[in-house]
Amino acid sequence: TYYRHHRYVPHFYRYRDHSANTENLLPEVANPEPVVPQPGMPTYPEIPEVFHPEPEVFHPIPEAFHPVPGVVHPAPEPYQLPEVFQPVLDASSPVNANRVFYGIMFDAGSTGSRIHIYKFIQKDPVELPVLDNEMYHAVKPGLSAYKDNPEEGGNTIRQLLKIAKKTVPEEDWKRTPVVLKATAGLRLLPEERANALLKEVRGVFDESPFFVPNNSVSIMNGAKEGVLAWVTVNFLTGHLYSNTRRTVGILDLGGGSTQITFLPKSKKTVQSAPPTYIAQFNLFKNTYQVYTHSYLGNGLYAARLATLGALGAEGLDWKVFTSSCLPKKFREDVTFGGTTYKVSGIPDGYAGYKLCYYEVMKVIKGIVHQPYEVKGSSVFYAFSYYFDRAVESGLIDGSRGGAIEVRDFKKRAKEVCNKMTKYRAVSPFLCMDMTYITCLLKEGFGFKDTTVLQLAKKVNNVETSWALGATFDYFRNLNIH
Ligand SMILES: Nc1ccn([C@@H]2O[C@H](COP(=O)(O)OP(=O)(O)O)[C@@H](O)[C@H]2O)c(=O)n1
Repeated sequence: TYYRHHRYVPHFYRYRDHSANTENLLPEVANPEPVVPQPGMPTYPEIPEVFHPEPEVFHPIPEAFHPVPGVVHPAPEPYQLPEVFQPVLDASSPVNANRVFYGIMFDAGSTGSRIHIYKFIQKDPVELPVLDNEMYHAVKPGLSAYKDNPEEGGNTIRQLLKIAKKTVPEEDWKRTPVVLKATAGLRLLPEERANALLKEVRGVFDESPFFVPNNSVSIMNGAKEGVLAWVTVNFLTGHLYSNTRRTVGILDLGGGSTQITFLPKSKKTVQSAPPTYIAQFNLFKNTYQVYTHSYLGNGLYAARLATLGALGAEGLDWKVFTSSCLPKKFREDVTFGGTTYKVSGIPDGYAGYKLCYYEVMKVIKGIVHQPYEVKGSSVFYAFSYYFDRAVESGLIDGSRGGAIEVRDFKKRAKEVCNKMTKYRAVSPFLCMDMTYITCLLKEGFGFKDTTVLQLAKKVNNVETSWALGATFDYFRNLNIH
């Protein structure tokens, strides 16, 4: 059970100082798509134009910026949030005096389904709403594990919706939108299987008392997944409110896919990127042009299978897939996306970091594009399996997260692989996973050994996930293209 509950003390000011915009406010778009009203569509507090910060001038990317390879870059700031961001438990919440509205976002991931229930407060009709808190709960496995039994899959969503009924007051149910977005798990399924699952979920939503918008159940495309996670992290870290245009990049390692998104400082990054890797969107009166890509099949679980040569090997249930990344005497059945595979170490062969690196390299080399700029000094927030494996291998503390360098992953991967028996109890896959992460960061994206990664499961008590960005997208329409 993962319950997250926190409260921000809202801090209001009528005339917004551009540089002091440090609250968790619902971002605004410069040119929202006209909303086509649906019959019975609830209305949300109107956000008057006049109280938005002055639009920032979109500075063209400076031509002269060329990160110097080999320079030791200063460690990033610890990202202490300004005081108004600090969650404070407030028993005498002034909620009753305010207009409160909720948004329910389901993340149907390849390894689990999660519900995020966000509560926003509209203190005053002329103020921007504030994100008050998030309720979060997760179940395993993900929807794709029910590809042969969609009804059961629908039941997992029905169970999660019960939490929403307990969290959102009954009088708000009818105007609270419920949205589900599926990621790599469903992208990897044959279309008709994925559609059967989506249809089932839609049925569950329709029988619920919540507001079901058009297209409320869908598979999200990878580019959007990356952009929305970038929005979440930069919103929670306060970067969307500063006028410096300084932002942080994000690295998300899911079970089925992996995303990299950052705001390029160098024109060369944009020019040398495949055109589909550049996304433009409006947010909070700014236009952002980010580098983003989602690699389907390069999530951690899919990469395990690819390393073993088992990805997509349905019908080969007699076959045992082996790898030198696994302990020699290890043998087990593993299930991903509803398919079970027999895997084992190489009993009379070799195991260890070097051989393992060679194996995982095949899953990365020639697949992952190296953005020009990652050799520079950008700060990247890394979460999902980057975070989980850093905790499991002892690189960081699970309750606090922390900043590490790319070479720390490499050093620990070597240690884990060369002492497999010691780490076996943590996970027999730890060597493979750590080696894959090292290889993805270094050989895939091209990060330097000294690049600093800020590992975080939550930022300011809110899950680092695309789900918050997707909720903003729903309320405000980011207009990504
Ligand atoms: N809100 C969330 C969502 C995912 N995750 C983690 O993200 C990882 C896998 O993400 P996923 O199952 O959504 O994978 P994809 O479908 O994106 O490939 C797991 O380690 C989850 O625990 C998280 O920590 N918090």
